[in-house]
Amino acid sequence: MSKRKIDEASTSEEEEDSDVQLDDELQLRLHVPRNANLDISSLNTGHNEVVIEGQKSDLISHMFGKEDYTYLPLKKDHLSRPLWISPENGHIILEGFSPIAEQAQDFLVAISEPVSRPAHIHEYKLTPYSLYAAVSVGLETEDIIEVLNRLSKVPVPESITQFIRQCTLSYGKVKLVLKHNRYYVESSHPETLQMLLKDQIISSGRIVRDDNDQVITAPEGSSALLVNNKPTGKDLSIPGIQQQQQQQGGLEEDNEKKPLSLEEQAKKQQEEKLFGAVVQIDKEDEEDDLDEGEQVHSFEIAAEQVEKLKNPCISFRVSLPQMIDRILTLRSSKNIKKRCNDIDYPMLEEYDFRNDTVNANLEIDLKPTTVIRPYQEKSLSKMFGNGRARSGIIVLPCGAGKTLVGITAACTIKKSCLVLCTSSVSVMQWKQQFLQWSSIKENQIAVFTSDCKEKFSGSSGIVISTYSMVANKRKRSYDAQKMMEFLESREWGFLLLDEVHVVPANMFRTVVTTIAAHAKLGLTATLVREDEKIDDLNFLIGPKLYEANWMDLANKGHIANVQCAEIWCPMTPEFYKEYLQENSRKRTLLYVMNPKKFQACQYLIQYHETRGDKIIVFSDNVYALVEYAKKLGKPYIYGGTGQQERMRILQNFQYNPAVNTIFLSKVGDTSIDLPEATCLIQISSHYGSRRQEAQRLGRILRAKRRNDEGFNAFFYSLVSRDTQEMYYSTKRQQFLIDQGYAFKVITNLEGMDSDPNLVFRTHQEQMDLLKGVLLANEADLKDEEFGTVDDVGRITDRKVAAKGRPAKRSVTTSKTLAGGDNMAYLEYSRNSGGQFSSRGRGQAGSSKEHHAFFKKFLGRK
Ligand SMILES: Nc1ncnc2c1ncn2[C@@H]1O[C@H](COP(=O)(O)OP(=O)(O)OP(=O)(O)O)[C@@H](O)[C@H]1O
Repeated sequence: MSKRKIDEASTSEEEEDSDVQLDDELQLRLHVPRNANLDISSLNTGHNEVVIEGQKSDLISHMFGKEDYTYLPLKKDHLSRPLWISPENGHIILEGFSPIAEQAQDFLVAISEPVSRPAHIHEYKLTPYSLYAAVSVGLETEDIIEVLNRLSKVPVPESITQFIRQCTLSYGKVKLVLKHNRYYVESSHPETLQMLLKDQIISSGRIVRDDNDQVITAPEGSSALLVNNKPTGKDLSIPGIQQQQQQQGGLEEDNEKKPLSLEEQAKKQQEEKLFGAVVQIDKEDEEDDLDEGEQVHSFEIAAEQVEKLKNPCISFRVSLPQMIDRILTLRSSKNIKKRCNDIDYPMLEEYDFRNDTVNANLEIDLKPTTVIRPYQEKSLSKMFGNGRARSGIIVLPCGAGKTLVGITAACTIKKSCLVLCTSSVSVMQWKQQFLQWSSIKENQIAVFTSDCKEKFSGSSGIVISTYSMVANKRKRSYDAQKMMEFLESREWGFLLLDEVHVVPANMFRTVVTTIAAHAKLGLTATLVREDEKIDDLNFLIGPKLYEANWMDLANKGHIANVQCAEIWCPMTPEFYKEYLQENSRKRTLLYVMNPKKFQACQYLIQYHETRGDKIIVFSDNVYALVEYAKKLGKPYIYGGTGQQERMRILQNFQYNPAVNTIFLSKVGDTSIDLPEATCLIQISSHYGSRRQEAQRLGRILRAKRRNDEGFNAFFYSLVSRDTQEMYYSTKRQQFLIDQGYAFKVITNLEGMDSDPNLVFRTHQEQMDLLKGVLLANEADLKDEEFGTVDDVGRITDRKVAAKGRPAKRSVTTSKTLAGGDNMAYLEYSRNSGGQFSSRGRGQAGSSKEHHAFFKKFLGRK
């Protein structure tokens, strides 16, 4: 009988009897003298210790320390409930193997942040932002607590319910809505609006109209409210999608929605039944709710010119009186927004695009042949859940089709749309994808890059540009200036922001404050940054609306299954000796140029080429890139490779069966439209950047063969043993590990040593290589400086260096790596001290990461 069970026995609701008999096993485990007089009342009151009269007999609790949560009794039917919530820090542990895990996961993704989702046990955490996001997609405080309680094995701790209440009390209660071209502050809680109207700044921005719709000055402190009896609706459909379903008879044609076999149907029903039994969601009740609708109260604020964030003076066609009007308008709506933030009632922004009659409609729809996938639909339903467009961020894995999600959103809103991407290559890809998936006419879609400055014809259209073009503060060319005036002088129905995690916050701020857009959607695969800038995104764009699970999409064949491995290459004694003596830059080159790594790279290329794979080798260091590629006789592309040469190499890689491997520098990360590959090898990478690692993995996730029986894509990182590179490698992998990828550590590529074709086999060759490395000049030692700033990597490194916590690995062996025979490998395991945990988790227990509430709570404890 475990200690938890003891507590359960002693604290279950039915059995509040303190006269509990301890059986022999229990006596033994507690080391309690049989005749000892036990006071177990402490178990019921949340104390962790079993107190024995006159002495503290606590031979187990010390093992759990602060983590002894036995004061939370297990529910009787805990086996069918899949989660547990830590009262200390709001982390939620979910049994990934539970029959209702999928449904529970949907709920958890809506209310919390996924921390780690490997195969069997998932970890989430409740944060103020995640709860803000939950409220913004329409979840109510009590519903969140109720469903958590039903899913939880133990009663939801009081600290957590308090936290949820505190975070959701004011969030999401107030919306800023553009309706019929007027701005309204809207809420279904009249008392909240009354409270806001008592605020002088807010009430001074209010507009009150008479019966003839003429503005009369708002009386100071007035609390008269407009009552809008029309339900804001809980129209759960996405307009664009509904249309498409009608056109095509639903989404069933998608390969995931193949008719289910009888067995599968029965299983699904069983799961739904079980979920229903646990969560007790009564569908009929839900429908009742929908029909009933809710009463929405609102008051109008000054915004007749429908002008929010942009600088009213920039526009060149505005007359002086208009400009003054705009300035006043802007000031009041900005003031009100800011004021609401200041008093902890942040306004959610929603765009009632169907009632916007000022901005011209854009003729755009999805093509009848376009079928969006279920997870794409799900993510969009979070954006358009109530028939308006909510601003926020959608997180989908690389290669999962974020572009189509953005395009579908644009087709739903049907207003002018500005798309911002990270590079001019992406700009061209977006344009091509708009033309491929939607009915947009070519003359309605324009691009704005350094090479091309187009405007669309007519009153509405799409412009695709880069962040740097729009946020550029330096002097612009005449054409660029005119184009900026065009962008800034008009109102955009929709601002689509690609790769939002990459953009520095100040650039972002410039963009969102100079472009007037009603709805903003950020897209990303990796919402990871180790600076505070992720938090900025919440308020600059909106909350995270949806985050998909990588493993789920891989299991359903939407992205490829990937085998990840880290190959440990021993340094030769000569290289290692130099490594220990040299400065840090040269050290980097030494561990990248290690002859054993060279050989491993060659061996893997040979191995995968014979399997019919297409291989990309990544090296951030250009010196190494060129040396490797030349020595192994493979084509390579780096920043200095001309456009024609790039195209020639990429075309060959794609279509020529004789060219199966290419070497790429950092340019491959963002600035090249890469053809499909099935195997990726990294020989040098950007320090500890988790984002770069995930992005590179993304290159092979879209492999077309992904649905072939037993198909795997391969992702290798080659690291030189006992060097700093191992440390960075571990750090880089953390994001992917948290998505459920298992990195195998291969210490020995069997058969490699006996391969007579390997390069640098002789001592002399190795010494010549070393000589070359030692003679390399300063420029050769640097990674290629290219493309967007990778602040994730840089900041990671700083923090990592400061912390200096080494990763631990434990050894196991196995014969094959998913078809790769003759390889011996090790596997990572998390050690008990949590040393191999992510930064987030690693610090989870420290007060540093605690929300103010938890700090308070912990302090009290
Ligand atoms: N619903 C769909 N039906 C068919 N193909 C799709 C669908 N959604 C996406 N794809 C295809 O999947 C591939 C990946 O899409 P896309 O480039 O938009 O992914 P992404 O999420 O933007 O990836 P990355 O983050 O790497 O840029 C593309 O070839 C795209 O055409």
